[in-house]
Amino acid sequence: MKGKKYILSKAFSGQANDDNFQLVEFDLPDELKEGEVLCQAVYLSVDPYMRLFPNTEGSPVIGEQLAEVIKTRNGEFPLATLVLTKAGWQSHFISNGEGLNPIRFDLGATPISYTLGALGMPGATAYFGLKKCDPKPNEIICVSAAAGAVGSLVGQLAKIQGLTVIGFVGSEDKLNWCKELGFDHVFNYKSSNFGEALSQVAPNGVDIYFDNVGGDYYHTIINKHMRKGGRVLVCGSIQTYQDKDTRKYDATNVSVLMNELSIYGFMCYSYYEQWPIAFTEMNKLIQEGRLKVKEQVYTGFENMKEAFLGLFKGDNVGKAVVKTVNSFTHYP
Ligand SMILES: NC(=O)C1=CN([C@@H]2O[C@H](COP(=O)(O)OP(=O)(O)OC[C@H]3O[C@@H](n4cnc5c(N)ncnc54)[C@H](OP(=O)(O)O)[C@@H]3O)[C@@H](O)[C@H]2O)C=CC1
Ligand SMILES: CCCCCC(=O)/C=C/[C@H]1[C@H](O)CC(=O)[C@@H]1CCCCCCC(=O)O
Repeated sequence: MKGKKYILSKAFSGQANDDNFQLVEFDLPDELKEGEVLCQAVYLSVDPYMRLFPNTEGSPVIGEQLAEVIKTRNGEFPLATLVLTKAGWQSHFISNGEGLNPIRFDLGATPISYTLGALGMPGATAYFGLKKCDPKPNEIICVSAAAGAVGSLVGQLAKIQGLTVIGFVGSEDKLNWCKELGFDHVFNYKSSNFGEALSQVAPNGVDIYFDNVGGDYYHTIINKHMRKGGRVLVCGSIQTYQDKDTRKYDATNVSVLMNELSIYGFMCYSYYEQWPIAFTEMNKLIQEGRLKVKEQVYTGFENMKEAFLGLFKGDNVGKAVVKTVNSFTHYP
């Protein structure tokens, strides 16, 4: 039996493209050793951080996936167990069980793919990132990449908590969706000036800026649009991930994030133990129809590249995931 995986055939420099990736086949052994399991990817996540790490020619592409145990010699992982794991962009892999995480909350009837999105890493980012901003009813929050995996949840959770939400997005479709989600003001930054738009709807500034984009937004909003006592969460900096040379000042944003400096640098894995609490709460909201989730589902392992590159072109509405064709069992 053969598995497939992607390696970085060329280190990223500037805009990522097809040439950065190579799809290679590898042999899987016929027999497992005692304690081993063979897993097959069911859904794989593509996320912006993959543009940054590890970026060494020849290295495997990293990432999280939801995989099914399809062969086992490990009593802890019976056949058909679903596990979340950072196995990277591979269709199959052998594991001794280390790093295989079962779903840690009751998913109920919610689609399993949400464990990579709203009820996975991006969901935890929205939930704990917002919490870190200490939001209070009637405050104003501004969120960039507002129709994305993280941003769409931040806006909705903030609305549920009684805040006024301003979102920035890159298309009219995304704008309309965010309005459907109940955001108070949404602007397409490609057809309007985000600074002017903010001045119009929040002339006295905003209390919270949940920054998913960095770059111009970060500097302009901090310098011109924050209220006294305001909080800025440096969650991401996607506008700068593809820069060939690190911009003189935007390196600051990345340093704030990675070192969790207190303008608040934020890393969702710092809250890992508490994720199940958040997911139980958010899943209830999903099942009650109060938290809406969209996914951009790409089908087939060969579409990993397209799904990933789409993040930087704004192709995705909501969370981008790749569903692999699974010949053993069929998940919704
Ligand atoms: N700190 C942490 O622990 C975590 C941080 N993050 C960060 O959060 C951010 C959002 O991630 P995620 O929700 O997964 O991704 P999204 O689902 O939001 O997808 C990325 C979106 O970013 C927008 N975008 C892409 N390029 C640019 C650009 N040059 N300028 C402005 N917007 C751009 C596009 O939306 P549009 O069409 O609206 O422009 C695109 O759809 C990222 O920066 C990511 O690195 C994510 C997870 C954890
Ligand atoms: C300067 C980088 C900013 C990236 C922001 C972001 O998207 C962070 C995402 C993290 C999320 O918590 C899940 C992760 O694993 C992301 C961080 C990855 C850190 C380095 C991984 C290095 C490696 O495994 O080789």
